Amino acid sequence: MLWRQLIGSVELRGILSSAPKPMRTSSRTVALELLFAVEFDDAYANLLLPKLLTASRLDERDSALAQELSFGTLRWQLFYDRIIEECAKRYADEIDLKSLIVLRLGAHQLLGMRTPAHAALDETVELAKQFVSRGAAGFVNGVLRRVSERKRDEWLAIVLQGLENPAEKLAVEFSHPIWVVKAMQQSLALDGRESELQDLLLADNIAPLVSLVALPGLAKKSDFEDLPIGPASPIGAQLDSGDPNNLVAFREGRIRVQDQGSQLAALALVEAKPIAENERWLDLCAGPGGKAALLAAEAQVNGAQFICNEIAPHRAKLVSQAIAVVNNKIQVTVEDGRNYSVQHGNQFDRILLDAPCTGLGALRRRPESRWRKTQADVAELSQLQEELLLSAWDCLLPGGVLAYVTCSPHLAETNAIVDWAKKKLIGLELIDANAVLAEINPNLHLNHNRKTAQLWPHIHQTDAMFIALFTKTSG
Ligand SMILES: C[S@@+](CC[C@H](N)C(=O)[O-])C[C@H]1O[C@@H](n2cnc3c(N)ncnc32)[C@H](O)[C@@H]1O
Repeated sequence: MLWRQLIGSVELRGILSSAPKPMRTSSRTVALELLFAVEFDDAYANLLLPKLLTASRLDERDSALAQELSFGTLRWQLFYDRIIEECAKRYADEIDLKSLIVLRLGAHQLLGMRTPAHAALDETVELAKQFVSRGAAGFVNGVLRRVSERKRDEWLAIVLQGLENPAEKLAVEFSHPIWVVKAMQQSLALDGRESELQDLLLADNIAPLVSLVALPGLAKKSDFEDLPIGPASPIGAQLDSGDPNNLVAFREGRIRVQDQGSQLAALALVEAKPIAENERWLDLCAGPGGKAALLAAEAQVNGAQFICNEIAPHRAKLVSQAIAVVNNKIQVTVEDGRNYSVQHGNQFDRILLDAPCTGLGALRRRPESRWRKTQADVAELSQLQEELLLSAWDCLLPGGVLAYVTCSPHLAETNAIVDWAKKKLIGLELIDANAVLAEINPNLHLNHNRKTAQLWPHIHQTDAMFIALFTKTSG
């Protein structure tokens, strides 16, 4: 199967051996290939799908359909599993995994898309026959027929019956792990936004528009000619539809695909205080280089020297590629950021620490990630975040600015790290990140009762980025 070649997969537990004659490549076969790869090979859906689509040669419409089929199925997995359990009269983990994946795909067509029931049933049963077994096809047919007997709302009422715990109800209704629902709730509460929990969970289940950034100093005014600027970043725009590859400026690297929360995070570091002559800037955890490209452009415009670092060699290469169009002389070091201050202590005026995190703020774009992360990851990552922050702090010159950024709103990765830093790091002062962001875009709805900034998909149409800005008052 195509995706195995594409991702150089290892032995696949015989997963596809039962396919007698390959089906014609269609949106559904591509979607199923992706779902199998995510489940059995830990593939990242957002990275593998473009490769599968290129290889499949589906046209634009069918490609969009393949994306909706696969990403929607992944996002709504928990909700569909509860419905499938009702119809199959057994728990999801008692169903053969390949059949379960095909059933989820069928349920999404029946309940999450406007696919006519007969097409959803026939095509999904055929997939089961081809990619699982004849026996599985009979089972899939029986279960999906039952699924098709009720509308989504009716199923929702049924699967919520008997659930007392409000967080569990939301977990099922909006298809998120319960611990993620609780983490989002706590973080929203800090901004007095508890009542927006459902809006946030729903936003996680809606595919974001393609967000673009115009690199300062490189992009021309005409590059965004037909696109309205914003909504969150003054150098961003969104594509309603279509492929950014159709834009010359994109092909030439002047505009890039980048979430606007990420743009704001990089801009906040640049705008936190006036730029002096010959500043030195560092991006400590730069891979794959999205924010590094923007910072490289800003450094170029402002006469600053810029260095990137990344621990993973293959991601360091991506950083080099991302910044090459801006300035191919920028140094990219490959070091453990936790030890960076040993060689580079007291050297930088501005540092971005875009820390490795759970990524719970980017669930819209990474549809499977909510099922992969665990609470144990949070504990491990927050330890790493503290260690990186300690090292970054030692790299910072007195008077310098450090942006601590996560693509997660989980309080253990955000405010708890800031509280730790306030106690631990000598000479640390918080710069009001919301005031800085308001200067960048006065129309952002920010919480000015706090000094750290939390962006939200349902409000800002960005990933849920967290931004804290520190300055060092003494050596
Ligand atoms: C959130 S990502 C950075 C995203 C990047 N700023 C961008 O906008 O494209 C975090 C990066 O930190 C890297 N990383 C993890 N542990 C690290 C360490 N100890 N030192 C340096 N980099 C590390 C990861 O490999 C990952 O590429």
